[in-house]
Amino acid sequence: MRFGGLTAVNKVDMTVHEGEIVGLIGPNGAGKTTFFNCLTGLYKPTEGEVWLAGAELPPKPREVVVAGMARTFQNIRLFANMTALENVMVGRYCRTSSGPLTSILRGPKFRREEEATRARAQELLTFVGLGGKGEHLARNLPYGDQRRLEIARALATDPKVVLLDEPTAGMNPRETEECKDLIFKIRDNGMAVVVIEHDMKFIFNLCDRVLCLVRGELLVEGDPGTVQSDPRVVEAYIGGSELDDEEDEH
Ligand SMILES: Nc1ncnc2c1ncn2[C@@H]1O[C@H](COP(=O)(O)OP(=O)(O)OP(=O)(O)O)[C@@H](O)[C@H]1O
Repeated sequence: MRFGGLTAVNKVDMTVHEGEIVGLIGPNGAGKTTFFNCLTGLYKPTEGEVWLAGAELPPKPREVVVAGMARTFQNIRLFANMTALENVMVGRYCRTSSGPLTSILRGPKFRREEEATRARAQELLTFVGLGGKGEHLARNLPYGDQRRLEIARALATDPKVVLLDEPTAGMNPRETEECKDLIFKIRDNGMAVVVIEHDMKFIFNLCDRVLCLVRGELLVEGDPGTVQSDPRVVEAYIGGSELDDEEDEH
């Protein structure tokens, strides 16, 4: 992905398998979010392809979601003045069939579908631990809850792959631990998960495989132990001290 003279992501090739949790790490500006934006059709990659379950995805966000790839954002993007439940229902609409006319007429088919959407959204709120907060306005939820709500909205699209951009940013240690358990639950439901994170302890305890990007290039890929101890990662990303601290905690 090039922006004028800047190559933000260069020849990064990643495969994610069903039921796998993959971490994407790298220093600020390494190209992690740009990579997500390429995968999800927010950016049209200058070169390269995105494939999901045997089909090439067009660089169009809605079609990517319908094909089965959903995401959350580094800077939370909820509908602030809608309730938590409504936010999740919005995610579900890519799977409902009511067109504009049915919605305006509000006939029996629309009402049945709307009820099913509401029930599924409530189920997903419970799944992420927000079962009792469906009627709260998104903007009034604590930060950690907003991040979980974004995950519920992504899950409402019935994805095969879920991309999480810094899911624990702004979370306290307890919320971070809960977030890890939630990601394991998502994986246990058969989805593949790709996670961008700066919290090394979190990522190395969570992922089956980790990719480290530096200046837009894939520096190292491997299991957490291999990546964690790779001197190039220590050098390029952590600068030594931070990773040593994390290792001390284990
Ligand atoms: N729309 C854009 N136009 C121009 N340059 C961009 C654009 N989006 C990203 N970049 C540049 O691409 C590079 C990679 O940025 P990106 O946000 O993907 O990094 P990141 O690894 O996600 O960083 P962070 O960890 O800080 O979120 C940066 O140099 C950034 O300034």
